[in-house]
Amino acid sequence: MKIGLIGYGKMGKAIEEIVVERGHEVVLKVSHTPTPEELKDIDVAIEFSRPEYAYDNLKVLLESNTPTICGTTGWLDQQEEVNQLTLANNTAFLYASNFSLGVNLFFELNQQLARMMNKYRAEYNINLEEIHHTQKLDAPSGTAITIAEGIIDNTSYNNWSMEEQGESIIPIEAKRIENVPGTHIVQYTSEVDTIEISHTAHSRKGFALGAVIAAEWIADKKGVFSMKDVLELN
Ligand SMILES: NC(=O)c1ccc[n+]([C@@H]2O[C@H](COP(=O)([O-])OP(=O)(O)OC[C@H]3O[C@@H](n4cnc5c(N)ncnc54)[C@H](O)[C@@H]3O)[C@@H](O)[C@H]2O)c1
Ligand SMILES: O=C(O)C1=N[C@H](C(=O)O)CCC1
Repeated sequence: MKIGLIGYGKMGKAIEEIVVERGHEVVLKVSHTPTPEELKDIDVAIEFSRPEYAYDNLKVLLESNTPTICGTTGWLDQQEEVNQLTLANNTAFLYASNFSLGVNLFFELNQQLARMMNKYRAEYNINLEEIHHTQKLDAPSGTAITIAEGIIDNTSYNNWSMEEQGESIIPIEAKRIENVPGTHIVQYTSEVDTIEISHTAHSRKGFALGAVIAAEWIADKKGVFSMKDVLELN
């Protein structure tokens, strides 16, 4: 497959290694919004750039009918427009806040635990913590938002916040420490004990591998997809 890398930073470079390992070819790597001309030989584009550029990049990619994988976080207020662009241009699009197999399994575990804990809301206080490297631009992480949404979908919590407190709000704490690829912790604490689930990434390799597997999967598809479709977690 001919892959275009839109955004060639820490993730772009980690993805390039996996693309080559799996027998594909990187035919474009850019750190700017691509032109339609630059996209003409690409089978699938993988977009990992910066929150403020993601929408412009996705618009050009989808209007050029390029099947697109997007891992950039922090742009989801424009998600509905991007989904519509995908359908209007009869192409394919997949966004994931986290492409690693481990985190996608963790998302499922988080929802199961949330369903169990909902009966015991009076006994346990919830807390969600994410820790990332100091260059990360957005907070909370996209992964933490997906975890919070998974809890909201399965309990009587109805919002998350990094500042506000309240009965129905999931508090999220975002910490920044040098060189941490990504850690997420969900804690339920009562007067007498704590139940905790956590996921710790040891490197960016899991994110990169998941993104390339998603690119292989989407190449012949049309529509808007998620990692649940790729990993058959539905
Ligand atoms: N979904 C996941 O699994 C996952 C995993 C890791 C990181 N991320 C997200 O991916 C994004 C990138 O992360 P990173 O660690 O590679 O960041 P990074 O800062 O190392 O790389 C971003 C790159 O984008 C380039 N860039 C700047 N303007 C651009 C433009 N207009 N178009 C294209 N590229 C442009 C920058 O020059 C830089 O090289 C972040 O939003 C991060 O949160 C997602
Ligand atoms: O390094 C980052 O930036 C990461 N971003 C994603 C997020 O915001 O959840 C995934 C984890 C690493």
